[in-house]
Amino acid sequence: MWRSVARRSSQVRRLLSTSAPPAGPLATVPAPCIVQKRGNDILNDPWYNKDTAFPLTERDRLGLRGLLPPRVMSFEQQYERFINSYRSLEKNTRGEPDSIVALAKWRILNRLHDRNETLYFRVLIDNIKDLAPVIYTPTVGLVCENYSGLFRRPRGMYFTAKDKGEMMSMIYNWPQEKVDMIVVTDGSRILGLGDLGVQGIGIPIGKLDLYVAAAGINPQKVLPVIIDVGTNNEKLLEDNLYLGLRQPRLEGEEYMAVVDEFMEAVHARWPQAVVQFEDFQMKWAFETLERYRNRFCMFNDDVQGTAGVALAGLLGAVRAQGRPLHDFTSQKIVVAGAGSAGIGVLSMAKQEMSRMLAKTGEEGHNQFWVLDKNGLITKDRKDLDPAVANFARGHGPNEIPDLHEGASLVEVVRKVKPHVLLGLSGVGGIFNEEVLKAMKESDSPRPAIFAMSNPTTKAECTPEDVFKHVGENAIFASGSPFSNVSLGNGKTGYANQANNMYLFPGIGLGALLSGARHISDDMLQAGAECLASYITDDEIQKGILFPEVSSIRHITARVGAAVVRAAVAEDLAEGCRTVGPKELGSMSEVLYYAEINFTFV
Ligand SMILES: NC(=O)C1=CN([C@@H]2O[C@H](COP(=O)(O)OP(=O)(O)OC[C@H]3O[C@@H](n4cnc5c(N)ncnc54)[C@H](O)[C@@H]3O)[C@@H](O)[C@H]2O)C=CC1
Ligand SMILES: CC(=O)C(=O)O
Ligand SMILES: [Mg+2]
Repeated sequence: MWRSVARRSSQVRRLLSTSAPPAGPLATVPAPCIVQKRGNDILNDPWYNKDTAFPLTERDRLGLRGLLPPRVMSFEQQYERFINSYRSLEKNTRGEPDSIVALAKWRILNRLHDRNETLYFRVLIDNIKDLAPVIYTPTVGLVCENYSGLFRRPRGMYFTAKDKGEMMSMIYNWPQEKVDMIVVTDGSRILGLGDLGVQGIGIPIGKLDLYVAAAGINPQKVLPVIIDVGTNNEKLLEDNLYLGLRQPRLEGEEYMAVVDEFMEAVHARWPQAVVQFEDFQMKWAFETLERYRNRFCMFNDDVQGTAGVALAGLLGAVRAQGRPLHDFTSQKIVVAGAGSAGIGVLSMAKQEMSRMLAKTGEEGHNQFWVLDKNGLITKDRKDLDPAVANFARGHGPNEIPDLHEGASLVEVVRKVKPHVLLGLSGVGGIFNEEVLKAMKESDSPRPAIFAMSNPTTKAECTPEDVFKHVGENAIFASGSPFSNVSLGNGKTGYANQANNMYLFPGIGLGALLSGARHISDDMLQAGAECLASYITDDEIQKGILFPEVSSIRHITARVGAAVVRAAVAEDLAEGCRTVGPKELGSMSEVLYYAEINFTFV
């Protein structure tokens, strides 16, 4: 079909295949595309630029003759050259402080991203285990903290409080006709690093890199967005180099009006696009989710993606004890952190327990103890957010053990003896020796400790501490990557990574492929259950709860397929491009894979 389009269009239109070469098990069919650019405009466009890999015929057709060194390199040679530079950098920076090495690695990758996206994504896909910590957590946190100083060229779109009334026209400034995936933040809670204002844009960029690498979304069809409504970070407000609005954050209706206008503008131009909300402070995370989830195809990754990943881990912890899944309903779970992520996890876990209990007609109990910065949350707490109030503990004879308002973490762990201790507090090290030693007395033969806060410095504990203080039978997972721990005698203590990156690319992909009108709880649950069932019993016995990051493309395709099936089952799927809802319903998983490859990459 592209041939007829090309024939009909003017002579300046040229055809140029810019697709990445096949990518392992999810090999791609190169999709030719039409570019109107010529000469330097192509070399300066990372979407189309192939640098020295342009063959002579393309150099002639695209007006590139004389603009490049004469030697034509193959894509493989370019790849090798880059990997060699990257390995040299690793060698040359050995012994330097971690942050210097991390930023140096990020810089070299970022320069490639800005120059040649085809090569960048090939490198990222092939080396995802090594590079995810550079483009994503933990390094992305460091990048956001230093964004104004590191800034060289823009990426994505910047909507601000000053753009009120202009967004509907601004959205048309984005040069691509079609956008499939948007990740948006307001920079108010970047990982566990707090309010970083406009500098938070690093998060949507990193998340969308994973969408391309894991879900095969076309890099030309992703859009990172920051909504800059100011910042309450004094240090940034006083920084002359700070690149965002130097004003306190908008609040209340003024804030909502900006986000509303952004969502309307996106929907007007790209009604099918999926919008992922990321790293909004709790009050806005919940408010925007409630406000938009039935109007737009959107989800909040911190609330919903994290919940699904944690649920998969919690179910894995039940299997590790050699118990049937139904025993999840009697697991005691202590959560440190009553924010958007913690409450998201608790809500999904509670929903799952209710579903299980409904099948057997049993009655459930409150299996959760949740703490915030003021300790255990009980019904005595004043001015509780309604979402949190659902999990407040009561007093009296039915409360075993009876704990007081504001009880400390160690007190709670000692008395409750939980099966699982889960951290989403954003405070590094709070699962200290005392707390971990108390977890040794857990009622579970395999006590599970999930230190899910990011980046690494904010992890509630390290795997070394867990295996030392809780014991070798403990199970550990963290939000940012840690290395496995050698336990001696050839035994390994597994450092699982419990990060929403195992789910969000599949949720977005499934929503996109199904053409779902919105993203329902059943679609999210299907994704979580798919992730939970990915791990074999043998792996679970070893303490492996989550797959290797290197298999993220495969996991994402499976999760995406599960999400599509759930959307079809709920009659939410409207189909995608040439595939109608009926066909989606009868497609096998294998065909879903083919669709992913052909349509998007
Ligand atoms: N691993 C993953 O996939 C994900 C990890 N996270 C991480 O979770 C953390 C929290 O994120 P949000 O819930 O969105 O933040 P938030 O700011 O909404 O909530 C933080 C909560 O922790 C509580 N807290 C603070 N100090 C505490 C202490 N000493 N003990 C117990 N609780 C304490 C606060 O009172 C608040 O309730 C961040 O570090 C973030 O990076 C968030 C989403 C996904
Ligand atoms: C992983 C993630 O989304 C977070 O830490 O906020
Ligand atoms: Mg997040």
